[in-house]
Amino acid sequence: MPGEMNKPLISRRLVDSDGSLAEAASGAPKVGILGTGDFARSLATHLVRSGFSVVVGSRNPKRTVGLFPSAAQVVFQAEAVDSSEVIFVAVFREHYSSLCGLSSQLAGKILVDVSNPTEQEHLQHRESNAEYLAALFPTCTVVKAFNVISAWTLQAGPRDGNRQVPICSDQPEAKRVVSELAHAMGFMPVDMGSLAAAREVEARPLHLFPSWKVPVILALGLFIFFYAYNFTRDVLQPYVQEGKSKFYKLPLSVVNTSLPCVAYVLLSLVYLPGILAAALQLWRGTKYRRFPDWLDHWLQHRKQIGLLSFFCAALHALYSVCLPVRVSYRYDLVNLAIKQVLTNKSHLWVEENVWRMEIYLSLGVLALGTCPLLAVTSLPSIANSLNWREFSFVQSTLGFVALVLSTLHTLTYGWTRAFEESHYKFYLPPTFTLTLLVPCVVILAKALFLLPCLSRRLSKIRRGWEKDSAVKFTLPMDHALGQKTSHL
Ligand SMILES: Cc1cc2nc3c(=O)[nH]c(=O)nc-3n(C[C@H](O)[C@H](O)[C@H](O)COP(=O)(O)OP(=O)(O)OC[C@H]3O[C@@H](n4cnc5c(N)ncnc54)[C@H](O)[C@@H]3O)c2cc1C
Ligand SMILES: NC(=O)C1=CN([C@@H]2O[C@H](COP(=O)(O)OP(=O)(O)OC[C@H]3O[C@@H](n4cnc5c(N)ncnc54)[C@H](OP(=O)(O)O)[C@@H]3O)[C@@H](O)[C@H]2O)C=CC1
Ligand code: HEM
Ligand SMILES: [Cu+2]
Ligand SMILES: [Fe+3]
Repeated sequence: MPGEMNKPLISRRLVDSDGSLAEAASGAPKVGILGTGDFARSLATHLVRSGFSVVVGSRNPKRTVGLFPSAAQVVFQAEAVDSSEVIFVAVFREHYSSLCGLSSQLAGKILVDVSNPTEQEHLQHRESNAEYLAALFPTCTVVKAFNVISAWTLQAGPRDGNRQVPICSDQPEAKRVVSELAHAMGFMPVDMGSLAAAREVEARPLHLFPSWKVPVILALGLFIFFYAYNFTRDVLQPYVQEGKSKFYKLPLSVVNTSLPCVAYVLLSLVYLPGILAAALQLWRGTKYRRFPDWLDHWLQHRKQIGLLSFFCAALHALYSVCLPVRVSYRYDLVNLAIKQVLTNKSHLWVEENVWRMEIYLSLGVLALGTCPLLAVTSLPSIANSLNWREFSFVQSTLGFVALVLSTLHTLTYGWTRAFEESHYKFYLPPTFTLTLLVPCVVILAKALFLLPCLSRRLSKIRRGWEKDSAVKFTLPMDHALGQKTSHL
């Protein structure tokens, strides 16, 4: 076997040093594919487009030859494996054993395992599909690659988000060849190490937004809480105590007094961990100790929490502009007018209320208008075009401005209601009062950290100063001074 490994696996370099395709002259490197399914077809198309000559091995070439680009040869499996050094195994794991008849012809070749197990298979099998393939073909070199690329992406060609191709193999030379192939096809190979990493590479496509699970559960939990709270206050209490049916409020009005609360609390939960992290760094006098796991995890989920907050706030704004469109709103308006006339009251105009509403709506619009700036800089292509300071300015400073504007919006909306008994229903305070707690803690803490004594210490710590690295001198008794520390 070692002799086999001495000769270059593919006689020509596939790409030049700048990653461009080495001229695909007539001697274009030949790549083999076993299988003629969706993945094989897209792969063959893309390989041909990238300048490779492709030979596809099928159990029934006649039936499938029409599905492939004319430049690709579709032949029986045995013939296909004979003429290529690198062979993509584009069949499912359960059909690997059917290829054992080709073992002698496959000896010394590179087999690229592109397979993805289903969730159930992944749990059922101890070893990865790639390791299983390597066990079936010990005289071959198996490389795990391209499994995270869907047949569609292969067909359409790599775009920004999904250009990365995790690659692992026990044989560095084989890994290099497949990495060059990936490069030549316009993908970004990511070396994941030995074949033992194949299990993790195969688990990737099984993830379903892993970093969104906790934030979504948090947002749903908050919505359920606020919806139940508002239902109790706005629908149940009038029904139980005044016999009034306000169930029509359930689909829109109760939603529109719950969603903003979720948006607002989530927004404050984006900036609370930064506060806790800063407080911890101040308390410890160093930044060189890990945060507790829960805080670490929370810091890593700020993006998702922030985007969910923006989503809820945008819905809230949409719902709010729908309020005056509702029939119930118009009935109330007309009934109010009739009541005014019947009671011979002059025109209704409470200056304070007018101002209050103008201001809180305007603040809401400003608060919401700031969020898209943060959301846009969340996009990797935009974030990559900003330097760290710009990113931090938008995310940290503008984000905080959005939080302050939302607080002012909520306070002017709530106005004096928190102090008026009539707004307490079933002894429950108005909903907006519940939402103010966390944001006010964040805003006060941020203001506190702006105090020179704290901000200077915090920036020293963040530049690497440590309290405990101070060398402690105990001065001789005749010096009246207490223990002094000086810092290295
Ligand atoms: C719509 C929306 C989208 C969002 N998108 C993203 C996103 O794409 N990515 C993302 O990360 N967050 C995102 N967020 C969350 C949030 O905006 C950021 O995490 C933001 O950086 C948090 O700012 P902060 O001031 O709380 O904390 P930080 O910015 O973490 O820290 C506060 C300040 O302390 C300093 N600092 C903090 N830690 C250290 C340290 N260890 N060493 C030295 N200096 C330090 C920084 O200079 C910073 O100015 C988003 C939020 C929203 C609402
Ligand atoms: N579809 C996708 O988007 C992606 C697929 N993959 C992986 O690519 C592999 C192929 O997927 P896909 O193309 O969708 O599957 P298909 O079922 O479309 O194709 C599989 C191919 O395997 C061959 N085959 C089928 N049955 C047998 C059998 N009993 N014995 C031997 N060979 C058989 C057939 O080729 P023939 O009859 O010509 O011999 C068939 O075309 C899988 O491992 C999948 O996990 C990875 C990433 C994305
Ligand atoms: C275009 C933007 C916005 C508009 C037009 C708007 C409008 C409104 C309206 C009309 C109300 C009263 C709801 C009702 O009584 O049914 C309200 C309440 C509220 N809004 Fe907004 N808002 C906007 C943005 C925001 C943002 C960005 C936040 C926070 C992230 C927010 C948080 C709140 C809160 C917490 C309440 C109080 C809900 C309650 O206690 O019942 N709003 N807003
Ligand atoms: Cu498995
Ligand atoms: Fe997580």
